[in-house]
Amino acid sequence: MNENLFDVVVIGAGPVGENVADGAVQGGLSVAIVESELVGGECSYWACMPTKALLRDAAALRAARALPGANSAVTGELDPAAVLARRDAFASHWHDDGQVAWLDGAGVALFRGVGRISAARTVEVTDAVGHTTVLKARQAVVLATGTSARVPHISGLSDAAPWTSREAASAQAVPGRLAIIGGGVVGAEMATAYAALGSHVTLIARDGLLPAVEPFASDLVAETLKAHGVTLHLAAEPTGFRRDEARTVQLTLVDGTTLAADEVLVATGRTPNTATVGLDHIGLTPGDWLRVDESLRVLGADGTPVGDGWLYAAGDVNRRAPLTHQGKYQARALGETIVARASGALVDTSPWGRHAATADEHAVPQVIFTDPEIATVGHTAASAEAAGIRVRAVEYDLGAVAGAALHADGYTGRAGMIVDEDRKVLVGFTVVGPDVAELLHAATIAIAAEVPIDRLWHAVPAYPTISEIWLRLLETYGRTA
Ligand SMILES: Cc1cc2nc3c(=O)[nH]c(=O)nc-3n(C[C@H](O)[C@H](O)[C@H](O)COP(=O)(O)OP(=O)(O)OC[C@H]3O[C@@H](n4cnc5c(N)ncnc54)[C@H](O)[C@@H]3O)c2cc1C
Ligand SMILES: NC(=O)c1ccc[n+]([C@@H]2O[C@H](COP(=O)([O-])OP(=O)(O)OC[C@H]3O[C@@H](n4cnc5c(N)ncnc54)[C@H](O)[C@@H]3O)[C@@H](O)[C@H]2O)c1
Repeated sequence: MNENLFDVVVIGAGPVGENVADGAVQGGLSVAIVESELVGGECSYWACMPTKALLRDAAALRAARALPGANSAVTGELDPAAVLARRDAFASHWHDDGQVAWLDGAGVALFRGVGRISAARTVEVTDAVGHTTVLKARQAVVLATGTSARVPHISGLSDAAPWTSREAASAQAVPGRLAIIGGGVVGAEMATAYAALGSHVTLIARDGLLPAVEPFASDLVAETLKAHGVTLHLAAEPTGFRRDEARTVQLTLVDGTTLAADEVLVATGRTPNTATVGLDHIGLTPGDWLRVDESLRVLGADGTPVGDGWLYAAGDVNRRAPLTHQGKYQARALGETIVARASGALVDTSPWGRHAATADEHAVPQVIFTDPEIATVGHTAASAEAAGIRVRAVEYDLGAVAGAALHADGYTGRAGMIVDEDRKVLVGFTVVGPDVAELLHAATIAIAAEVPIDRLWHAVPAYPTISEIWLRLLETYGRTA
């Protein structure tokens, strides 16, 4: 057995682990990172990048077809083979040389294998041929092991060889009939992508389509999916699966409906990659999500940091805000926290402090790349009410904004803002419509900076842009003073 001593050992080289490691190295610490699959993690090879590549060509085609002059120049149909080939390139053909080179350049030592905590500040790495290396950490161990698809226990499902998001993101052929279980973000985006690529898609969702977003946004996406030929079963659950001799999957739903598909995508949420990371050695339960304090230290069963606070968790595995950009935000704060603690400097975890990931609680932006796109940050009316905030919600027809009408004929969309009535600041914003993704950051800034609504009147949107929606929403809300 080899033994290696570093200041910091990070388990998991996804976007979050990479950024924690980089931050710690930049602060002068020595860092080892452990990765069992591809450096770059889920996002680079099986999630954000390949799925957005699968969606992009159809979005560009729709944009061209919404303008008469451009439409007349579009003479053919979408080319699925070309879409899949471009997707392959965006997944770096599932090779991580580029990201390994980046780690090298950053001065992070890479250990390939499965990492497991074996004692305080100690990580054992078992490589593909069973060799074990022991890594010791002077300052901190960071778990950034992400999540995997959660496959529910339903009769026949695992024998039916279902797709998870990994197979959907990396498929080399478009199935004729695709059944999708789950109406969350993965289900909605993959229904959009595969319907455009030519599959007959059926989506089965227990709690409706995109239940976490404003109903005006999910309703519009549901209507559009139906217009694209997607069959929606929106209060339904499958009870059984059987892949027959012809390799067709026969599904039965709870109401007795039966349907057939060539592939089944299970998109029913995620489970944390903590089953084999050695949680049992530190008094935690393998397979659980990791609870953390405001500086991302892992909390034990008694609610206090594990040991003397040497163990941290960042990114999807702590479930705070399972999105790449938000995990990287945690990673930046955590890298600086570990560096500060190592030198005895002050750690500022007060709200919006340098070492706190406060935005996780107030201003998490997300773009859902459906047709049309949904962009959302902060609260919905329902989540604000559940959080006990006294709010007023206003909405406006996005198609009535001059910039949107110019952008595409028949532009259809809607936007809404949620105002905290006690503080008179924005706490939520949702917009749905073609090409709305880039509108989102203005709302994120307004929420994170707690800009008073009265001051927003002085942030004048340029004419004629879709951003004029801000003015229309303010006019609908009215002056506060
Ligand atoms: C289909 C899909 C689409 C998505 N699209 C978007 C999007 O458009 N935008 C967005 O912001 N987010 C998106 N997400 C979410 C995004 O992928 C995650 O938030 C992000 O990947 C989390 O990063 P992470 O570093 O925490 O974990 P991961 O990316 O999961 O990385 C964890 C790494 O740890 C490694 N690992 C795990 N256990 C061990 C171990 N014991 N030893 C060694 N290594 C280990 C894994 O192999 C992996 O490389 C999407 C998710 C899915 C499923
Ligand atoms: N564009 C993006 O930002 C993006 C894209 C894809 C994924 N992601 C992230 O990936 C994560 C995972 O997404 P997801 O869609 O897998 O999970 P999710 O939890 O968002 O949605 C899962 C859905 O499946 C439904 N469901 C669960 N069990 C079911 C069953 N037995 N039958 C029918 N329906 C069932 C649930 O009601 C839920 O709505 C999320 O955190 C998401 O934010 C983000």
